[in-house]
Amino acid sequence: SVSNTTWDYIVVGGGASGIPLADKLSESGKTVLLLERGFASSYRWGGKLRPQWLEGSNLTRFDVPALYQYILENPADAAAANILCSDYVATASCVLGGGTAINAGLWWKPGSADWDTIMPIGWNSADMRAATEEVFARLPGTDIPSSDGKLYLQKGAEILKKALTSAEPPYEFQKANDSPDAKDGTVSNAEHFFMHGERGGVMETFLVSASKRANFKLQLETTVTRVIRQGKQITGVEVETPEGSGTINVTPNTGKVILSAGVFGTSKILFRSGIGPKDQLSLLKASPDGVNMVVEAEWIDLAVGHNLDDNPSIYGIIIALDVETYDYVGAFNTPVPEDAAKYLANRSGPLAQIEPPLNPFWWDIVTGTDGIARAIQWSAISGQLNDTTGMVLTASLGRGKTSRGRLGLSLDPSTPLTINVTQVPYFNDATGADFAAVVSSLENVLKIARAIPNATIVLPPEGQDVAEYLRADFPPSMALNSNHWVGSTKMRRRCGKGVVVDGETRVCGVEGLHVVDAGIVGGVPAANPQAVFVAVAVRAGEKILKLDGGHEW
Ligand SMILES: Cc1cc2nc3c(=O)[nH]c(=O)nc-3n(C[C@H](O)[C@H](O)[C@H](O)COP(=O)(O)OP(=O)(O)OC[C@H]3O[C@@H](n4cnc5c(N)ncnc54)[C@H](O)[C@@H]3O)c2cc1C
Repeated sequence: SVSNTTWDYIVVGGGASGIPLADKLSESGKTVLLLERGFASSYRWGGKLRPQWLEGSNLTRFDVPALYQYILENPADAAAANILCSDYVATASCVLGGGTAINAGLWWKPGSADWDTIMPIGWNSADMRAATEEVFARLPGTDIPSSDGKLYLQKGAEILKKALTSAEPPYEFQKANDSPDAKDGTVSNAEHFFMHGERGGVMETFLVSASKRANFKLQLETTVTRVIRQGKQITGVEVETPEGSGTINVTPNTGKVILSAGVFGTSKILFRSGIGPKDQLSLLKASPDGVNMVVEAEWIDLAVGHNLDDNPSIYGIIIALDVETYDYVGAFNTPVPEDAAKYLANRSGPLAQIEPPLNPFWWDIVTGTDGIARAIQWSAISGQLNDTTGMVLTASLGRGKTSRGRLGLSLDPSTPLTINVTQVPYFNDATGADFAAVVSSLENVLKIARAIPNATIVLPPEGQDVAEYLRADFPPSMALNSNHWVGSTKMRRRCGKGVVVDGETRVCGVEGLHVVDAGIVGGVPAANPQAVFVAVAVRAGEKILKLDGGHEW
């Protein structure tokens, strides 16, 4: 054992879900160990990675919103620095904070229809109200990230907002988090979880409160390889640390392990623990990693990896237009001196914002021939376009989409154990209504874009049918992914065919094992999803404590 202490709760993964969950569990006074495979990201937690110009400040590359884009533009660099998880085909962060350490910070309050569409009984809007309000009271977010109260580089956004609000029928301008249910024919500025001009998020709120409790411990650079069980009873986790490998145990009989390692990380741990579909477990058994697996008689056959969902993002409309440009990628190492000074002095200016100005956001609902209402989120970035300037308008199909995919192990035996997307969850629904919804919304927005004065439509090509254009230029593939993976550990009120966890987040057929992360959310919401995961984690924490008789909520 690498630790003689036993724990009431071991939470695996310090990301969007694991941090608020660990905080909630630790409120009870029970002992909570949060294990995170990565290193400290934010300066507050001991993070060190930063470009020269941040030396001497209390900031790392993760804390400055504008530096987010650099990671995406230089994925090889980010992987080499062990920021991105090297063992998934998808982009995900393997440092403290998980996705929240590196993402765009978009922070949308979920609407009732989100809960009622994508979550099972027991997790619908009425059930989720208190948790959602608690999360937004602690982490309200902002639509003006810069501390001086100004938005920067908004020329394109203003032109587009004007076009949308004067279209026929007009989109209504709203602050989206003031009316989370109104995501149909509405336009908003981006809402972020940023705080006081820095990244903020769950690391600056829930992790701070958890860390003040003596019964809570955060342990970094500790990878959980598998859960250990005697038959169906979980006894602890097997870990790898820089000092070596070993086990950490839960309190005998009553202690629990909760997997919050994200869609890819949790599935990998489950597979390695002999929990998953037989085809995947057999593949694993045949791989070099298989020597450590439990014997086949102890495998637990669950549909881990099925029901995978994510938004297909279509960078479908490109407009040449006179807008400002800003070199956010160059700003990583050599920011504009006045902007760096402004940011360092009082966290204001363009470096408090993310990447090319990302505004506005707007939503359409399209009801398909199958009678299902599908939400399409649009966003726009402005900046340099080859030899001119302009805007890229992106459509992202969300709540209501019915296409689903699957994740599984990489079939290539020569590579390390990699979690792959074996079927992408895009445009494979039987009726074709997912695709038709995007076509319809794109036709509508294209009409609006065409009416913008002094704008030239670069894409779609003049005269080409929109459906043909989308089919040819955006075929279903990983290139459409939005990094919003959900659904791979399907939750239903009761265990049964296709179900991985029950409505109390317990892994079916196992004692003392839960999953609480994006994997238990059944589909993508109308907007970027992370606030859903944080609220689900808070609610899950309450449910787990209640099961253990610790608290009545
Ligand atoms: C580039 C990018 C941009 C995004 N932008 C946005 C956005 O603006 N708004 C939004 O709503 N969503 C955004 N997302 C999505 C959002 O960040 C994720 O959906 C969310 O973080 C998922 O939450 P999670 O708790 O399931 O997993 P994660 O946040 O990924 O957390 C999982 C944690 O578990 C750790 N872990 C994994 N395996 C192990 C193991 N074996 N042992 C120990 N620890 C382990 C990981 O290191 C990680 O810290 C973005 C994602 C990416 C990648």
